[in-house]
Amino acid sequence: MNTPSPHPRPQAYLDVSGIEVHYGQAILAVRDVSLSVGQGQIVALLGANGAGKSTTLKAISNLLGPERGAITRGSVSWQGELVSRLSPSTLVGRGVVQVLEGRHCFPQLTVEENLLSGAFLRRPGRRELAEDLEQIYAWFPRLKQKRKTKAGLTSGGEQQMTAIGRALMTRPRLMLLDEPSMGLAPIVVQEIFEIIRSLNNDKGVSFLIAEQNANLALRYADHGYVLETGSVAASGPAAELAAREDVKAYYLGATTMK
Ligand SMILES: Nc1ncnc2c1ncn2[C@@H]1O[C@H](COP(=O)(O)OP(=O)(O)OP(=O)(O)O)[C@@H](O)[C@H]1O
Repeated sequence: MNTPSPHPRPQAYLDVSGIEVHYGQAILAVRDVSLSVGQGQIVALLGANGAGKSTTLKAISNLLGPERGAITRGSVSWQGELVSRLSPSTLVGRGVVQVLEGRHCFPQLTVEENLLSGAFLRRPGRRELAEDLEQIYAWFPRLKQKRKTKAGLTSGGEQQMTAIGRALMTRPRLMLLDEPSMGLAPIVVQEIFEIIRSLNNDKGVSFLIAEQNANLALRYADHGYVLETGSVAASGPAAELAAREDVKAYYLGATTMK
């Protein structure tokens, strides 16, 4: 009979170890990135344009293939299992989902149809589906008002919420968000980050958030990593990173690097 260990090891969550990523044969986009996300953590992945944030997220969720990208060194493990060979949909089934940059929605489908598409892989029963939808609307009351509107006709903020809501319909344990603030008004961005915080507090969803807006991301994150030309240039608890003079000089306050 298996008796539970009196001292179970803390569960490994996401662990990225020394990954290198190439696009095609020649373009080295990520040189050496190691990072981890603990259970229940919000982690910020910071860096300027082209630093390798999106590539790192796609490497984790196995979305590099269509862009002829591949991990050429290092490894990604999720809950102790090497996952680099799993399909993106299998990984979603294991609880890891990515919201791509640019708030991808199906513009011709209504907000509700977009949300429902997120449940496709799980094939839930009708009742479960209705409950999940109501839960999404509880977090995003704005989406309830727009449930019958074509997503393409809603505001940028509503489209970002729809994209996040659709990903939530997969019932993730870890969400990878790529630049959720991009192109949105500050008030809307704050609304979205407040919802992220609630999802983290109430549902225990962990987040890895790629953001150029370091100031904002570090306000909500537990831990942060700063990427520079494909490598980790700095990392640490969010409050410490936000206080570091070198990080401040480049990423906080000024929007452009020297
Ligand atoms: N599909 C692709 N094919 C070839 N090179 C790419 C591709 N996607 C990104 N790159 C290159 O890889 C490097 C890292 O880009 P990446 O998009 O990961 O950076 P980022 O930090 O997310 O920047 P941004 O905030 O602009 O999206 C850049 O030099 C970029 O030009």
